[in-house]
Amino acid sequence: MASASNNESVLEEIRAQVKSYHFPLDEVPRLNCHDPRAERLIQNEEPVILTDTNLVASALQWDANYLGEHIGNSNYTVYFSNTHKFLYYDDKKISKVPSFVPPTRHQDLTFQEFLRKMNKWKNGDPWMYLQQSLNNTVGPRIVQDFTAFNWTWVTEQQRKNKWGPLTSNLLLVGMEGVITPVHYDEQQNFFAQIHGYKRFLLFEPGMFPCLYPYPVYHPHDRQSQVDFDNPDFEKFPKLPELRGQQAILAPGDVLYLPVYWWHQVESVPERGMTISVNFWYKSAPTEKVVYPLKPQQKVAMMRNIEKMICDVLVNVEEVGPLMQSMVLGRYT
Ligand SMILES: CCC[C@@H](CC(=O)O)C(=O)C(=O)O
Ligand SMILES: [Zn+2]
Repeated sequence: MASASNNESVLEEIRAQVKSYHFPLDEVPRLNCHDPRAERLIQNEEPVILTDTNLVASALQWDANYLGEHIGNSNYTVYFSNTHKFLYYDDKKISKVPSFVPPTRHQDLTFQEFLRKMNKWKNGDPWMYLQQSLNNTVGPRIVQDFTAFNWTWVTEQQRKNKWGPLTSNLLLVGMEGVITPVHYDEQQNFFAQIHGYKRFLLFEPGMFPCLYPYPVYHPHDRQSQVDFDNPDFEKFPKLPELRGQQAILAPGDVLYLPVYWWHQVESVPERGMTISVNFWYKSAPTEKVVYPLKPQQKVAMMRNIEKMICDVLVNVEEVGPLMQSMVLGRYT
């Protein structure tokens, strides 16, 4: 297990190596999970890098070969992209946008087939990203490692913060350099880094107006329309107001990624393949509405209003014009 100082020097190297963007980035606090400040950040639904959780200590020996040997021979969803970016899309919403062209394709492969493709990958081949919920088809050694996760700690967090049930643990195995572009999720997330290094860009829910998500009916619902590598300041005039935070995760680190927080995730280039497992929890129900509303509550409200209008109008082409006529000259 790398020493703390060794970890810190690698993290410093990576901070100097990673790409900078048009917006400023503060560092997400990195705290021992027993530090009361860490607890306070989680209660306030703010991101924090937690060290010493031992959440996935039993998996720190996972690498490509170990997983290839022990994970079993069931199928895993492997995404392919012609670029290093893997923009998520919802299959079930494609019917609403006939012109939609999926930016990635996916195939079911055994882990061993995935590894074979990885080992013979050459420039010009599609990039690959394995993303699959861990389930009971994994081999006995992986069951043993999974059972040995620090469930006591994470379940105590779930209880203290009144979260709902754990919905899934997604296994993520990415080539170095792959990027999941900026989006938000509707679940609480403890993101555990197991092998390799990942860099998160994080933006609070109140940055919604600067990140221009696709319409709720669109296959790219919850994803930003903004390409950080080629920002269109004409089309997205509030982009200059964007402010974010950065979190670089080393093996063993756990990032608390609060619900509705925007994030872009990169497998740090030239640092090898990455292995991560996330822990997605249903968020706590809103006990009682306290004013002023929190930004994430406003995002949830906007989503509900948009969904209702789409259901009533059916023809999604009418949604924009109707919402415009609601506000233009009356509220704006
Ligand atoms: C499909 C989920 C991917 C993950 C980001 C990443 O590790 O590439 C993420 O966005 C999350 O855990 O919420
Ligand atoms: Zn996400």
